[in-house]
Amino acid sequence: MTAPRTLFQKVWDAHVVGDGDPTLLYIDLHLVHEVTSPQAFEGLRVAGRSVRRPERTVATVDHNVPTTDRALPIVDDTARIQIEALRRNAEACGVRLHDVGTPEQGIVHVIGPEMGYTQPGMTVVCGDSHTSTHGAFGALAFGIGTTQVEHVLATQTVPFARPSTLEVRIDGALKPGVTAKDLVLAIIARIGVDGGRGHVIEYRGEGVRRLSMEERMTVCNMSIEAGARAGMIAPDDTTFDWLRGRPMVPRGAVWHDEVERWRTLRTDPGAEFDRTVRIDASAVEPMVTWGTTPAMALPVSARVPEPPPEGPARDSALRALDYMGLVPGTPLQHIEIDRVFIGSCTNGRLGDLRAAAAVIRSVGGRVHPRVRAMVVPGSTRVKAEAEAEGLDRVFVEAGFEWRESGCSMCLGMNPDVLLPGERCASTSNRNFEGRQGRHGRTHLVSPAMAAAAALHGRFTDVRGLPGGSGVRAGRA
Ligand SMILES: CC(C)[C@H](C(=O)O)[C@@H](O)C(=O)O
Ligand code: SF4
Repeated sequence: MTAPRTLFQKVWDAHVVGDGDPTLLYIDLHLVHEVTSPQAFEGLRVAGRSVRRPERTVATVDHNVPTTDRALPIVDDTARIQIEALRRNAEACGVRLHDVGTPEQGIVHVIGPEMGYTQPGMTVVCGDSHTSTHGAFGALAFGIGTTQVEHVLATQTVPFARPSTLEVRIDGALKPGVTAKDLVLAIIARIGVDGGRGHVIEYRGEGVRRLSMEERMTVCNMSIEAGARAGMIAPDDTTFDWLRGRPMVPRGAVWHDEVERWRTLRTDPGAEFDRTVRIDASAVEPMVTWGTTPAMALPVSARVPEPPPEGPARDSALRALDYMGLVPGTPLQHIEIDRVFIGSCTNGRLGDLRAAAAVIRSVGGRVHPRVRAMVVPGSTRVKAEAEAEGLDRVFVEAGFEWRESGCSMCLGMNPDVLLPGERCASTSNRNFEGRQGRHGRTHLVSPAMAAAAALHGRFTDVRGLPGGSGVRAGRA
């Protein structure tokens, strides 16, 4: 009998090419975007090499594409140069590019799954930290640097130091009005931004089985914000139902064979993790970050915390409070906001937009007069699907801007940025200083919480809103 293995171990074992240190892993899917690929393609060209498996390589433009007026030339030089370089490189190397103007364009971590490129048991890499998103399908998916991007382009393999394993066991179910975003913020608040360092997290337990695919992607997406190399969830019927019929997924008899194989991708009873953390999902509340890391997060019912009495944690809390312009003891629900951003690879999927629209429908009214709010679908397909069910109308009639898909204000590498001092309720995943624009202040929240904040002009507990407790954000 073979020894019991974790999900991670099974995917790892199936992809080891050589037994050196670090291990050389075969890569099934290489996703590429405009920011981290130009030097990699250039290196390839200089070395006179070609892309080893162009059919396993997929490119999109997302980080610095404008989200309005896409017919106009791109004004920013860096953005334009990077996008044009990717077009040339994809063309020259025979790599599929989902460009602006096509129905498949979108944020790399949104289109991978929705096109069915991402499948259980695969190794997936991208020159992007939030590649962890794809682990929601039981893939081993991790971000790599530009040098490694070149290595993968040339060889379809990557050297990878073997990580440790961390089991995050989620018991119980989320309460109404509490979402996967709140869950993952609560996990990061608990284990810290270094809590997963050197580890691949496997999310397990009843609380995970009940999550939709979109919710699972939100959780895996933010694994990296806990310092982990990747996050994984074993595939199950929820996964297979979501994947069935997507463009790149096999059909007919092959589909059935694949599903049988994918069902074996689960941690065997008795397999051991290096560490385990347990979370009670039923105790999680809607969360708001008050500081400048995703771990500086509290339930919306809480107050801005007092800094600890001493030590480095005191220094970082004081600095965060100063940057965020917040006074300890202030109820989070008294904090007034200027901007709202609903989108990103964390929360820019159809279920997220549905959850935000559900809040607007049930509360009624319009965006608060002080607030400028925008909704940026995670992909062009999400945009089309949302429009087909009238969500764009809900947003626009309530005074939200309805944009084209891209990373947008998640990172301020395109025209969508905060002005200095502006305070934003954002459904994205990072809140460090300047992330959304110089001196901008970011509070990470769920889509439902962002919509409620837009209407009220300040953070509001969605559980107290009319119909708010029925919001199950991220459900698609
Ligand atoms: C630009 C890219 C390298 C970066 C990442 O790796 O995550 C971006 O996607 C981000 O979210 O900060
Ligand atoms: S949406 Fe944000 S986090 Fe996701 S890939 Fe784009 S910039 Fe990175």
